[in-house]
Amino acid sequence: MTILESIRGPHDLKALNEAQLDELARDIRQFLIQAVARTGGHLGPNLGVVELSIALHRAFDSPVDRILWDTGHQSYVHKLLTGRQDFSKLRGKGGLSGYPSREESAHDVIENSHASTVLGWADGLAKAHQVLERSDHVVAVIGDGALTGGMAWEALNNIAAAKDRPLIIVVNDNERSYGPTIGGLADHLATLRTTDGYERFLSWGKDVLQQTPVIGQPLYESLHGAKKGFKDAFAPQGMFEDLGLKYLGPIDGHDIAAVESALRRAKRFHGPVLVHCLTEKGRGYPPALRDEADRFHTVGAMDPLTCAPLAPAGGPSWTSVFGDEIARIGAERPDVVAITAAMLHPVGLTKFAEAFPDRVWDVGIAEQHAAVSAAGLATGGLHPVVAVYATFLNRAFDQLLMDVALHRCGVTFVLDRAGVTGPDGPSHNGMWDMSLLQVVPGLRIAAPRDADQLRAQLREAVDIDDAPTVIRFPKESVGEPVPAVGRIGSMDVLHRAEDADVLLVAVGVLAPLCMKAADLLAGARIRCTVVDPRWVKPVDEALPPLAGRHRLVAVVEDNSRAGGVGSAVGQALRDAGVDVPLRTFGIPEQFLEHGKRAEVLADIGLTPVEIAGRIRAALAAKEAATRTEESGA
Ligand SMILES: Cc1ncc(C[n+]2csc(CCOP(=O)(O)OP(=O)(O)O)c2C)c(N)n1
Ligand SMILES: CC(=O)[C@@H](O)[C@H](O)COP(=O)(O)O
Ligand SMILES: [Mg+2]
Repeated sequence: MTILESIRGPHDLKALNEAQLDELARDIRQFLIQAVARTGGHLGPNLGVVELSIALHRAFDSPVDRILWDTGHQSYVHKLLTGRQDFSKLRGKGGLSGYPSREESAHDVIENSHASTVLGWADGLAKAHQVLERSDHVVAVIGDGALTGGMAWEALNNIAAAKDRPLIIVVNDNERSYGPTIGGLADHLATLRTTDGYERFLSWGKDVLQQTPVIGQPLYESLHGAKKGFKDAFAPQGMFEDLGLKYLGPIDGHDIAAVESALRRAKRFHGPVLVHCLTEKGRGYPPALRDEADRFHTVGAMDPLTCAPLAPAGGPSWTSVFGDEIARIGAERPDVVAITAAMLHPVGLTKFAEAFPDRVWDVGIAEQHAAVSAAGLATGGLHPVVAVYATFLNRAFDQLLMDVALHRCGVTFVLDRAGVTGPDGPSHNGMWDMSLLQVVPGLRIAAPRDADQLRAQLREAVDIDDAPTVIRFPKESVGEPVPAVGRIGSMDVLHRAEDADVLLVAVGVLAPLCMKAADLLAGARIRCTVVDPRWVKPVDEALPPLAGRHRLVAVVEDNSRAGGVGSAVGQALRDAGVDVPLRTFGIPEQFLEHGKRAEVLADIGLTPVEIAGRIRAALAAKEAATRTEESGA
């Protein structure tokens, strides 16, 4: 049995000696590389927090002490140390979540994988402990990337003001989000890192001198005083100390004893204290350390030796189609610029950035700033393209509404990972954009059904300079082209039928699924017209009269049913006085458990069989109601 296998919970860590702890760290690294290579997941970030996680669980008593993780993608080691070592179905249906999960363990608190929230949670918890006179510790672990998010600073402003409220902030500083962390904060952390010598010297001095009888302690104290004086005299007074936080660091985040010692010092401090730990993303795995793009931030299932993907690539991704087209547009349109929120490569801006380095900005994990600065860029005469994952746009809704749309700024938001993503769990599905954005005056939303449509709609979007435009597409390979057989209004007709019974409105990537449903219905002698609206907001004026020529309208979307395109179509039918039964198919109003995209879509009934079955049932119910009405007449 390895030492890792002997760990049933954090209590088992307390008795381990230094050599055993080092062996445990080796076990964990080996485990992570093998396990995450099998399933895919956040390998780089977790390799960077092995010693940090061990030290945290030795210095504190979770779950009585609350250890909180920002974003939570780096909580695998925490899981291993808190009784969860079956990673065989990590991020898979029925397996461990890739993020903290209250259902899995009392040691887990924050399930939300959106960055920069941990300090807010910690502020709230610390206040609760103070009001309830609880002395349990609150420890918030935040990455240098997550520290670039505005919410982190809102919380810090509150935390720093409460000098008497204990709260321990651990900055996991590996100098990277995906790529190197940008901005003045990153520069400041780098400055603090240069004081690294003090801590090494100090921790050496402390260990050696405190073991020296008689003269050791006083000498240590004077050294400590000297270090403080030297630091004050020569090193920049850290911004954190300027804010009023006690600053401990920088600490070697891979030295368990040093981190533990700093945490134990922090515990004794009756106020907010920040422990600055220096770590290395991907530590201990050379292929990750060699990866300059993102240090294996997220990997798919792969051979741990060769890093070759285990699953064959399924063809070009939506992201790559966008990336190629925006680079072409950039060559034609010098006014087109781009913004990323710390995800340049994941959102497909690599080529654009290589070609036009002065026309792309990484704003950090700061989607709100991305939206507002885009309003500024548009007002300055450019056309910004803001590329984010759909779910992360949620936090920039007000900026989109009140800065971009209110001022009629021509900004294009490109939402990758729209719809059900799957393995990344409930907070990563891009399932709310087409609901939230319905209420934004003037804003237009496009949902392309294939690569050709993505390219076309992207070009249409960047040509609109007096309103925000949104283009959204999923996380998967782009499927086969879905040809149109005609056009009605601005909607593409994908399938026609004489005297059709059903108008099937296929939104974006679900068009092929709708075509299959139409085939199934044809087998039951139910004829369908299938249309792709292309631009789903505003609803095409030709849709209500077209609907009026059918016995039933069905809208199918990879978005929440609540307030989605289906709701907007219903509103348009009512506004036009068209009285035809409407059935909407989408994601139910719930948080979806992690699992493969196809599994989740099947679980929520977004399959051709389910859709066809429910349309048939709706038609039958309508006929029955009509017969009853007629017989009663
Ligand atoms: C609001 C938001 N935007 C973007 C992301 C995508 N994302 C996940 S982890 C990450 C980088 C986090 O960097 P850091 O906080 O330094 O943690 P590390 O991975 O370095 O441990 C990003 C941008 C997110 N989770 N939340
Ligand atoms: C934690 C986080 O938000 C990102 O790392 C996200 O998990 C990446 O998702 P993809 O793997 O779909 O790019
Ligand atoms: Mg980082």
